[in-house]
Amino acid sequence: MPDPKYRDALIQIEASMQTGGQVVLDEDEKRLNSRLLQMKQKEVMRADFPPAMHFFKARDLIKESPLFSLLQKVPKGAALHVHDLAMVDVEWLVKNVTYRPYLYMCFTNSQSIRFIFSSEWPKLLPYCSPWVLLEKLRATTINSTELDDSIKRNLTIFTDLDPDVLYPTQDVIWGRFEQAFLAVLGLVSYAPVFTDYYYQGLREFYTDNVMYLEVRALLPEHHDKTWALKTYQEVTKQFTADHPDFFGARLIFTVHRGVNSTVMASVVEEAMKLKREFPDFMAGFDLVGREDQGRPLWYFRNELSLPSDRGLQLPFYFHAGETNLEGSEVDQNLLDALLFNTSRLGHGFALLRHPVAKELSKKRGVALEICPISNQVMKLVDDLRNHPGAALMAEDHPLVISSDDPAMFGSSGLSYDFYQAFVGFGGLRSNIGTLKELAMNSIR
Ligand SMILES: O=c1[nH]cnc2c1ncn2[C@@H]1O[C@H](CO)[C@@H](O)[C@H]1O
Repeated sequence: MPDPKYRDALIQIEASMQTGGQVVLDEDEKRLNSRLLQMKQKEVMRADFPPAMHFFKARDLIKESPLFSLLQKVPKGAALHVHDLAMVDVEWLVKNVTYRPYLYMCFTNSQSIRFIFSSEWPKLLPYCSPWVLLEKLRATTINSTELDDSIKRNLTIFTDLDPDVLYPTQDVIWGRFEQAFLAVLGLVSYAPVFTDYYYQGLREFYTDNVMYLEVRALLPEHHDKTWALKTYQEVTKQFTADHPDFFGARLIFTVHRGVNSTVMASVVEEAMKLKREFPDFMAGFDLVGREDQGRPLWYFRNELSLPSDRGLQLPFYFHAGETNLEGSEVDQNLLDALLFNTSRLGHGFALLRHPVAKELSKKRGVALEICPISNQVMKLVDDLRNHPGAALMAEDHPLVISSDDPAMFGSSGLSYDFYQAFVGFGGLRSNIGTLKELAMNSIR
């Protein structure tokens, strides 16, 4: 028989290596911990265990879970991976935006909708029906709840239908996802809405006990980008003044990775200029959109080298490894992001298959922004107990949990993702130390 003492020692060493293993707990935390672990034990035993199910089917189960209520109250540190157009519950958008005057709507060829605020009849879009003034449509619609519901369905990919039937492949779900973003864009890019929208976004995270945010923002063209950044900054200041215990927010300026190198060069120029104008408020730069369909980082190596060629500061926060196409060009993004000195890695879902990138990111303390619900909904993993985060957490790889696009996935703030990480890939052993370390990682 192996020596039980030796076995105990090994178990202890392993536990101390796992995320949270080295966190010191005070007496209150220890008491809370035993309650937390009892609750988790119960959750794990249930037949309809949420991390094993698609989030769309699991959401209401999670919502009713006592462990989830507790996680909502726990301070979760910072949300470091959140996209501008998916911060706010669509319910709010429908109630607070679509009833405003001067809002026009049209129906696209690809079964989506578009919006625009305009004082006069807007120009026709080639792929859309003629514009209708929403106020007028409402006046002639008998069932306004139905109209609101159908608008809502177009602003999110969350659904009550079977998600695997509605979205059978990654292509289908990414298609619907991008359509929903375009629908939201028309609602929020109108200046008066934009300020209210962003304030509400901060409120949703603040209410969920998140103290700081980094928002990846496209800064659409309707006004110039300096205006957009300034407005973001002012609203953040206002929110922090209204909620003094809120720490604040910064922006990561992003561009869609579908652009060509000429556009990329000018966007990087713009990013450098904005970084000079907003040295504190602007955190850095990133590329967004589906990695598998966009060009890899290496394709843009010349453009992305502009800042360092000129000796200018433009920190990168690259999405990388949000793919399961192992060995593809795009699969190289993880290593390339690190070679470009990325400050963090967005998703890093593919990291386990890249031992060198894994070693490098660990050594340099480059944290992964893990977004469990997003990875499940966008079909990178079915059962969240199998998320690569499980192995990375066990190895004490630097990581933070984030929610990516809560409004698109029907979640909100950070708590749903914390729940999935805590009971899903955290396994039975993850404890209050794990939560504490995750929160601390996010504010380091
Ligand atoms: O998980 C993601 N990976 C890559 N891009 C994303 C993800 N979520 C949202 N966006 C991108 O962000 C833009 C809005 O800011 C959307 O157009 C979408 O393409």
